[in-house]
Amino acid sequence: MPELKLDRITKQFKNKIAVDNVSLNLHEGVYGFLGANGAGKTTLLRMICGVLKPTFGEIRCNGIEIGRLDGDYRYLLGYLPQDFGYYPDFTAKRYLEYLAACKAVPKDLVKEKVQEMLRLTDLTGSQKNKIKTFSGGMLRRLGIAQALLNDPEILIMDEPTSGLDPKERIRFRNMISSLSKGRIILLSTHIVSDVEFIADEILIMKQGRIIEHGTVAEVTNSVNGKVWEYLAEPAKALQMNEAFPVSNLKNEGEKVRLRLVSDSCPIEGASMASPGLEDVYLYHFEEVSEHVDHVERRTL
Ligand SMILES: Nc1ncnc2c1ncn2[C@@H]1O[C@H](COP(=O)(O)OP(=O)(O)OP(=O)(O)O)[C@@H](O)[C@H]1O
Repeated sequence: MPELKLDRITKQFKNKIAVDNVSLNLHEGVYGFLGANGAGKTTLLRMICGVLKPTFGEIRCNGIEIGRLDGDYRYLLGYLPQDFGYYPDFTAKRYLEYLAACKAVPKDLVKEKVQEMLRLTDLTGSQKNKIKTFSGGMLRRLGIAQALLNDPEILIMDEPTSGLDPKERIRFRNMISSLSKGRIILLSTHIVSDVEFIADEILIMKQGRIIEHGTVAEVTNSVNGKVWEYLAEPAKALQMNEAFPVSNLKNEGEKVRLRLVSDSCPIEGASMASPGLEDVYLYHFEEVSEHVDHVERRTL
């Protein structure tokens, strides 16, 4: 069973600290890695994959620094980068066969493995088509297929669901759940529902740091008492939508039901609601202070 240990990982690009002193222990399970654009997710994932060297800190796989493992580490690893490279004139089948060879999949298993991956990603019917004819969703699925070719024990996927339609997203989630045994799976996304139901642990990254880490229940608990619902007249609902991070607006007859996050009761008559992961995300990435100051809030 693989184990990854990140020890004070830091990456600095000129004046920019993209990843700031991150320490983590990753073991078997699915990790949902959430953060807004620019939080540092891609930079951290690239370091975990050995594509980028940390400015400071060390990453160890089963106790050995990954740079020292070199090829052995790559055999353990499946990586779907945000933009993966492919040859547009290759067919999907040829591309996967080519990559299987690069990843040292045993020769007698290549055909079978490629067909298995095409089936898993619903690309069997398009396997003879050139990649340049693929839609965004098909390309993403091909990327997922290539990441899984070598049956990796460590699977790192950067925004794996971008470009997938809702049906493909569900299929992807089910696939990840079915693959989770005996592997470390790390999925970065800014779409909460991609990971809410399949992640064993959630990591939330902001400005290069991991600001929350725990099970969905633990992370969700951090906004307990900060999620509110209020049934408002339409004009008031508009005003509150401007003033607070609102996760949901729903018409109820003539009125509008709002769900929002706020450190204190946003308005007389608002009731506390039980939080979800979406509320945690909203709390961290659309902070109340960016919307309205305390004086304005009291006058609502
Ligand atoms: N090669 C680079 N040179 C300079 N700055 C960089 C480089 N790569 C990333 N950065 C900066 O580091 C910060 C983190 O970027 P990163 O791509 O890791 O974030 P992210 O959370 O993956 O966001 P996104 O989802 O938009 O990719 C950003 O401010 C980005 O501009």
